[in-house]
Amino acid sequence: MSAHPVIVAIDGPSGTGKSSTSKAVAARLGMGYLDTGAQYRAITWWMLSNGVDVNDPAAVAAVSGKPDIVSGTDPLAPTITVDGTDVAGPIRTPEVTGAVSAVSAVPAVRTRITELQRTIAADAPGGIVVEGRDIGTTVLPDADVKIFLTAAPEARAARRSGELKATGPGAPDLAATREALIKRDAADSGRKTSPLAKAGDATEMDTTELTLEQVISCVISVIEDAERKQRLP
Ligand SMILES: Nc1ncnc2c1ncn2[C@@H]1O[C@H](COP(=O)(O)OP(=O)(O)O)[C@@H](O)[C@H]1O
Ligand SMILES: Nc1ccn([C@H]2C[C@H](O)[C@@H](COP(=O)(O)OP(=O)(O)O)O2)c(=O)n1
Repeated sequence: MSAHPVIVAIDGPSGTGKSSTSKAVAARLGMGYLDTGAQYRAITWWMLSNGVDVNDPAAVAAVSGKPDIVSGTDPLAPTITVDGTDVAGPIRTPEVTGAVSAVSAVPAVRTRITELQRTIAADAPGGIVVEGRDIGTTVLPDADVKIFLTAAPEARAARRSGELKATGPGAPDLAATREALIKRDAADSGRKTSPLAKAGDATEMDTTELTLEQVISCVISVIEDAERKQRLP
């Protein structure tokens, strides 16, 4: 038994395997799971649905407190609602993906969502795996374990493209997916407030040549090592 519920922060750019790895690790270790990208997507969906100009930071900031965003943290069935509406599907549209970097760069949005994330992490009785862009650096700087996933842009684009193809005809091609992904990473890494960054004390894993199963095992080993160290007097 560890001294307190373990908190794991997993950060990295798009398509590095954060969601798949975090969900599997949390399920196997009996922990909660929080997809913070889904929360930024949810607030972005609400802005678009309510006709807010997402390229006007003052307009976004003025209404950032309005939507009620609720995340369910069961790794086997994660949920996300806005004002009681299930938005798990709508938050994955290209419109939301294209607007989410602008909305999530607004400091008032980040303050609000960060608060929500800290509350959820503090209330997780069996510990939690939280994945995003700034979890190890800003949201949970005292996390017990910090992982930073990376992968070559080609691998990341191919993974994302494979997912989009599964959505049916009309999905963007590999080149377009690669370009959109690189543009979003640049925006997320370049913003002033809490950019995508590796925490100084995070373990970096390049997943380019690894299978998902290898990444999951690697992360579980890092967590078990940390738990062992916590138990030592
Ligand atoms: N190591 C890996 N090797 C091959 N495919 C992977 C690997 N990790 C994740 N994937 C696949 O890549 C896609 C994107 O992964 P995801 O976990 O959503 O990444 P992220 O959350 O970092 O954007 C998914 O279809 C997932 O199954
Ligand atoms: N902790 C976080 C998580 C996501 N974001 C923003 C930046 C990302 O481009 C979007 C969407 O994140 P998400 O994890 O869903 O992105 P993927 O498409 O899975 O790569 O949200 C953030 O600013 N901070």
